[in-house]
Amino acid sequence: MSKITTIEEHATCGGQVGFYSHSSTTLGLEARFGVFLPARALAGEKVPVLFVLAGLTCTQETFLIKANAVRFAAEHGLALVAPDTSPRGAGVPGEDETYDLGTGAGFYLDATTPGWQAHYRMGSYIDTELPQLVQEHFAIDGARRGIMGHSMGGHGALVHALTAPQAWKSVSAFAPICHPAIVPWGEKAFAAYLGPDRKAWARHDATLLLEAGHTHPTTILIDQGAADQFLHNQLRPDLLRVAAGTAGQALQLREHAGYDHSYWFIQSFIAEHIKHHATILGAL
Ligand SMILES: N[C@@H](CCC(=O)N[C@@H](CS)C(=O)NCC(=O)O)C(=O)O
Repeated sequence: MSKITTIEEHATCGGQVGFYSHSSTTLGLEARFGVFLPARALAGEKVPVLFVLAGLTCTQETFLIKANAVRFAAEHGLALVAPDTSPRGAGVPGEDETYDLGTGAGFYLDATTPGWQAHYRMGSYIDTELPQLVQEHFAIDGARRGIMGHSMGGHGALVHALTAPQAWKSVSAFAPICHPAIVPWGEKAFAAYLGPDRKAWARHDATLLLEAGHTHPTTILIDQGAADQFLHNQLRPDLLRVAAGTAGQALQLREHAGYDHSYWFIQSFIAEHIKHHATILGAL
């Protein structure tokens, strides 16, 4: 069994939240993650699990602390797993210079370019290593696994669910980067991590995946604030909506007047996301 180290654990909402570190073989570095376990899991019953991916500048703590998801996951008997948003301390030149590349900005993909490819492998980490690790150590039923995320994490959730719908049984997002290949955040990250050939970017872009015929068998739930400062230049859910329509992908895309990009927005609609996943994953 791979070893994990407990950083802290706290009783909460009848269950327990914990933060852990481990030596990641995929990332080649020490990595941290958070887990919420509902009461049933603490009693040994295997529960469905929702992976929650945070956005730029965040850590494994952000979503669990700020989204108010734990309370609703407890009610539904759902475990939450929160990875970090990038490897830490990879030593790649420039990785700590800007908030939208490198540390805190792993984009949940495997880099292929010299420099980045050795450690920036959050794609395989999310898909393979972390699910196996949490199943080994906690009462988690890996066959009932969903994924959601915010902003860069919303991009990650959509891409992982569309490329491996058999592994990720449910999917939702808050203010996701829907078409990274054509917006500044995505162009910068993809050029660095994947190189200049845009053909290699397509499998990391939810809108392009839908255009190429990838779909998810369930309804994709997306909430978007209409007052989000990144809506028009970075997120572009309008383009995802068109691609979903063409692909025949069921999509519930809700726009909310007055809400911005922050966790205050996420808190306002998180209950419905947790319920969405709990229903599909067969939780309480
Ligand atoms: N710092 C960036 C924005 C970064 C940002 O908004 N990050 C979002 C995710 S994309 C977030 O959740 N930040 C952490 C927080 O709100 O706690 C800027 O000034 O443009």
